[in-house]
Amino acid sequence: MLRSVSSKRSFSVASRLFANKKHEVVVIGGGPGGYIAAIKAAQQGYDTACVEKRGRLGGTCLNVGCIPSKALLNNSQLFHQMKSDAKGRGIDIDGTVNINVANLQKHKDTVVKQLTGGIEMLFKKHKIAYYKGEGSFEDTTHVKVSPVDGLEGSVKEETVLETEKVIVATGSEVTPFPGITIDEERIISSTGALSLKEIPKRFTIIGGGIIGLEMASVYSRLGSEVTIVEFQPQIGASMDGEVAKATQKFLKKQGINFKLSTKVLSGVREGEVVNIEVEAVKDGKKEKLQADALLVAVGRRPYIKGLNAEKIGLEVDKRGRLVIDDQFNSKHPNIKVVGDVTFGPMLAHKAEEEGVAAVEYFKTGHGHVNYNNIPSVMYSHPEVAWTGQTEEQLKEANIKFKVGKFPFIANSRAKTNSDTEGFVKILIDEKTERILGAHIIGPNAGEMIAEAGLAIEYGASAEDVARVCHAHPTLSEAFKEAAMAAYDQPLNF
Ligand SMILES: Cc1cc2nc3c(=O)[nH]c(=O)nc-3n(C[C@H](O)[C@H](O)[C@H](O)COP(=O)(O)OP(=O)(O)OC[C@H]3O[C@@H](n4cnc5c(N)ncnc54)[C@H](O)[C@@H]3O)c2cc1C
Ligand SMILES: NC(=O)c1ccc[n+]([C@@H]2O[C@H](COP(=O)([O-])OP(=O)(O)OC[C@H]3O[C@@H](n4cnc5c(N)ncnc54)[C@H](O)[C@@H]3O)[C@@H](O)[C@H]2O)c1
Repeated sequence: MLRSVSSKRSFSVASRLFANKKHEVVVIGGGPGGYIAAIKAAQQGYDTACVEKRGRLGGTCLNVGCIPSKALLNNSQLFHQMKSDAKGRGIDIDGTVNINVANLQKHKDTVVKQLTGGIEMLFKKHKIAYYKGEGSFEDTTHVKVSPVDGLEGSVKEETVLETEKVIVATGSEVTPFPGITIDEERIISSTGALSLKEIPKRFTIIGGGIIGLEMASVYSRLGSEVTIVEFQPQIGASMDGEVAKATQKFLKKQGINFKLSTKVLSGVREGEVVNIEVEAVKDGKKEKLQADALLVAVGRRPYIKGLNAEKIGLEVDKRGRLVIDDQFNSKHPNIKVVGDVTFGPMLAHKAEEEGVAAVEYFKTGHGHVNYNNIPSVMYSHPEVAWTGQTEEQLKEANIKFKVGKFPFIANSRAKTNSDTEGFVKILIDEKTERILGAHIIGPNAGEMIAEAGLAIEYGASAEDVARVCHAHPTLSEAFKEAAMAAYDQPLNF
């Protein structure tokens, strides 16, 4: 195994480049794709380095994505429940329940700090060299790390890493909205929405995708009057159609307003307000809206700024994604690409799976990610979770299927918790009765979807699932009952 050549300068004859250090694997980007790849590579015995320019590991997910958003979602739900749902449960609160925005943010920041710090400890444990700086390609076997101005702990000078293998995991960034300037104060991206110092009275969101819906949940619970403007006739991005409709219905019940099939024409900050003009897609009818904050949440795009990908001829498709084959190879077989910066859903667990598989391909020539079984979870209350195929996808593919549904209103645990919104919907192959997709709206749906994932991965039929003894009273009994409903009949409905 190669070991790092410490600070001694070595000379690479092949490329005629000076290298300050040598590693077997260099990972560019320390998000879920990159940091997991680095840990896996080290576990496989590779001398591994990771280059990250943010100053903290964990990428978008831990710093400005999954983790901070879930902290806000959880605590805003707790607040909402205490404020509006305690009395009926026999809990009298003396005095008022108030939100303390500064402390809400402090809690979120503490969680983020602990988790990102945890990755640094894992790097130390696995003897992964961590370079704080911007990574760019000098050639296919040399990655230059450049200092980042103002970044604590940044490399002091340009450092060239010679390496056999590279994993690119540079992630994604917010897709801008043409003509709308994000100032992260009044006109914000998801990053600004995670750090607002006060609760906007009127909060407008462009985009009814996952970010839009999660942030709508947070702020409507904290007291904002929320309006979502969505271009499509349906919210929820890739959700099953029936589930998307039901999701909109429960969010509407919670007070969130929707303007579907509506185009945003402009959004301009004027002092402390944002003036927005929208237009109905169908009849071109224009309308003016005013908000105290406007969130732009129309998707994310791959990020390769500063990587110097063009220098080594890395291919980029029309949507800005780095092009790879089914083993994560770029056109250079020693350079693999994982996560948001390439194809597939932009999800942390997808990036992680790819990070592991990419290292395994390097080490053994084999790796595995099942793109037909990547779960998605929206952390509203109730949660919405799904994996496998939607009804629409099965119809499009001409696959005959049966549907089993079970509502949480008929589940005893959901009843005891007074938390009965939603249902489990399972799609099975008409002939083999194998589970093809599962779609859940319900409390803790994000945990329950793991059962569907396991079933799909191992080719279980609905009956296989239904014959597994599920504990009582648990929410998971609803999953078993939906499986029964798919091939026969449920017992409790
Ligand atoms: C608000 C929000 C909420 C989200 N919630 C969830 C969720 O609940 N569940 C979920 O699965 N996904 C969620 N996501 C998506 C998730 O964050 C991403 O899918 C995930 O972070 C992608 O991981 P990645 O490693 O590919 O990229 P990233 O996490 O973006 O990491 C890439 C890293 O590379 C660094 N980098 C880029 N270029 C260079 C360079 N040249 N040199 C050095 N470093 C570089 C960047 O600084 C960054 O830290 C959310 C996203 C957002 C914005
Ligand atoms: N819980 C989670 O897993 C989670 C949470 C947050 C973000 N993410 C990921 O982050 C990524 C970005 O999230 P997102 O919500 O920004 O993207 P998205 O792709 O989920 O949704 C964007 C929405 O904006 C709409 N839209 C696009 N252009 C528009 C326009 N001009 N006017 C009005 N609406 C428009 C789209 O139709 C779509 O519904 C997603 O890939 C998502 O998977 C995941």
